[in-house]
Amino acid sequence: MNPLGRYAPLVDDEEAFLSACDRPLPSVVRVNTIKATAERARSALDAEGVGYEVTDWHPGILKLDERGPGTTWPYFHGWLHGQEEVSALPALALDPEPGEVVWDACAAPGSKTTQLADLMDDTGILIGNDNNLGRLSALRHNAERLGVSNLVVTNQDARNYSLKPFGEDTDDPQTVGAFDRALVDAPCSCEGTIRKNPDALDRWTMDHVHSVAGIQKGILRRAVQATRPGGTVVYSTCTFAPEENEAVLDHAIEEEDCELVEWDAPENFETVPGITEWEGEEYDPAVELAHRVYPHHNDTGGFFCAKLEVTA
Ligand SMILES: C[S@@+](CC[C@H](N)C(=O)[O-])C[C@H]1O[C@@H](n2cnc3c(N)ncnc32)[C@H](O)[C@@H]1O
Repeated sequence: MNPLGRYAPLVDDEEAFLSACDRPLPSVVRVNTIKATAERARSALDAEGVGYEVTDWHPGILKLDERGPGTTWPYFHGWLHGQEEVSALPALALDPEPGEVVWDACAAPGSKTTQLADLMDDTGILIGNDNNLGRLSALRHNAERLGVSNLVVTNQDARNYSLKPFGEDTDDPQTVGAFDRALVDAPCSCEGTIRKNPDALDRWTMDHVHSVAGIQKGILRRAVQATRPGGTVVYSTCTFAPEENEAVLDHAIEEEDCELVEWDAPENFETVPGITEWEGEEYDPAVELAHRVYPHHNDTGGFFCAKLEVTA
């Protein structure tokens, strides 16, 4: 079943929304400033004769004229990383500082992890975790190509993430060094990836939405618990389903010591606020601070991103 029709009441222009979902996604790269400046990477693309357009919201995010950057030498040397434009938002929202301890709970294949390393100037400690060992090898490969050296890779279920591998005697984050920031780029029903994977919705069911929402709640809960008071947690998905977005945030702010905080989306990048009502359910008004991204607004995939502060 194709679920996109469910979201007609949420979007400003249903026809534009559905037609954008039907178009292939532009090929986009992020400049990896661990290895090159945006200017140097652009000159290298110029020298290779690869056409591109700099996005009007970020000088290091480029839309290529051709599909797939993998055959260019600036890519081979780790100056560029192929990353969907909208997928750059969560790391910008998390905004890690150099020297901090940052947990990426669902990290593979590492687009956002490597972007976090870049924002941290490749300093501090970045823990990239994923429960899928196969996908972790892609993360390691990307980190190596991009020259990331502040990364520790772990393979655990993020819902019960244990700090014992770090030599701690206890898993209580209040008695061990807690994370300064955590990113939960959660597994989801992937509705917003339809432009990249036309089969993404072939096996969509409401049962799957509900079951993945349970996993999302468990991972977000652990991220809040394992982050120090005053620290930041970002929650993101690539789906439109409110059951996996606002409902998960509503549950977290009700059950855990955290609150949603304002985060301004980049200038020239259009988002709309989270919704407070869906199919008879009402959510805490604070979920309006979250950002929904629809494909027809910025010619991207669909996305959801929210920033929380840990309060105790
Ligand atoms: C949206 S993808 C992450 C994409 C990644 N952040 C990136 O930017 O490249 C979600 C990831 O969550 C992982 N995952 C699913 N359930 C998990 C769990 N319980 N604990 C940890 N990781 C999980 C999946 O293996 C998948 O790699």
